[in-house]
Amino acid sequence: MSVHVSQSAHKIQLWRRLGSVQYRDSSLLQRQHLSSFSSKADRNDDLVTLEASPDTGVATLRMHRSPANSLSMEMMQSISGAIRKAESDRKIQSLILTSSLPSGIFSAGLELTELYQPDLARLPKFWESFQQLYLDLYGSRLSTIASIGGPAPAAGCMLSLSCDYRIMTDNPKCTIGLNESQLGIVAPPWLAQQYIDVIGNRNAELALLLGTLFTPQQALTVGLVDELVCSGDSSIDEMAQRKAAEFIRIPPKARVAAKELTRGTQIAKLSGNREEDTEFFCSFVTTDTVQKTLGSYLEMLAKRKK
Ligand SMILES: CCCCCCCCCC/C=C/CC(=O)SCCNC(=O)CCNC(=O)[C@H](O)C(C)(C)COP(=O)(O)OP(=O)(O)OC[C@H]1O[C@@H](n2cnc3c(N)ncnc32)[C@H](O)[C@@H]1OP(=O)(O)O
Repeated sequence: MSVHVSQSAHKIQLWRRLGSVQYRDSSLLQRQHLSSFSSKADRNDDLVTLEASPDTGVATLRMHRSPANSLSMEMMQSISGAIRKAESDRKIQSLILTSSLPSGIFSAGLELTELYQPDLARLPKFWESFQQLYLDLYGSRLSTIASIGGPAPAAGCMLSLSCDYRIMTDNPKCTIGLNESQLGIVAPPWLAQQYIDVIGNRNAELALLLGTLFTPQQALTVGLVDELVCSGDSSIDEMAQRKAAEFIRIPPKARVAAKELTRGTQIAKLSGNREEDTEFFCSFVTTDTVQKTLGSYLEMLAKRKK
């Protein structure tokens, strides 16, 4: 245990050195004019909707944090809360995770304004909410199906990786993957491990290095999604319902035990390492180097839109 801790301390030092100077306050960084990236806290009450159907045993969790379902702290807490609510209803055995945004975007990943020039008091709580969301979704007793009707980069991909089954719209404009390296950051180890588990070591290695965003066809080929639905076909919801019914036919105890077999170790690993993981994240993301790269990435997103 002590060896493990000292190795991690070494890793933190390494990240700090890579970032050259540790970020202390926003004046250390050149403030850039990014007016569309200014929001931080949002209201908890209208970010997701949970629709439970005791007759079918299926609940549908719809995300609708405009414009892109990016994951602010409140958004992650809302999703976690909805998962727990569905789990507390013993009649519910399956959960479909989907977006109800008109754009179809599944989730744009972590809310970038939480990472760029962050509120230092909020940052650890933000990361803990991300860890908690992973633990709640990946470790859920429910069978979980991601119905992905639009782009799912980075933590948006994590949401789908944490489900048991992934159905995606076959539209080449909708891409999915862990693109963190393109932002000058890396996925945390528990997220990288999910990727490795789902698409295999070599595919994950290349994709993590390059920050690959896969088209739906490519995602199907590497096993990142399980099924595709023709673009514009409204049957993605029906397919998700059908899949949910298929999972429900398996006796719940056996289904939950089978899930525990493949996920238990990773869940226990993060559960026992949350503080250290948070400390590492906070010291990494606040380095000057990472902050500058994030600032440029945000500018690129804003310019691309114009
Ligand atoms: C031991 C521990 C070690 C820890 C070490 C780890 C350290 C760091 C880990 C950090 C992990 C990060 C994971 C992440 O999730 S980072 C976020 C990555 N997300 C992205 O790169 C996605 C960026 N967005 C897009 O590519 C596109 O927006 C889209 C999702 C493909 C949609 O494209 P589309 O053309 O339809 O729409 P727009 O681009 O016009 O976007 C619509 C509006 O949404 C805003 N937006 C988009 N993404 C985000 C985001 N992630 N955060 C905040 N806002 C976002 C965009 O600006 C538009 O806003 P506007 O309409 O107001 O202009």
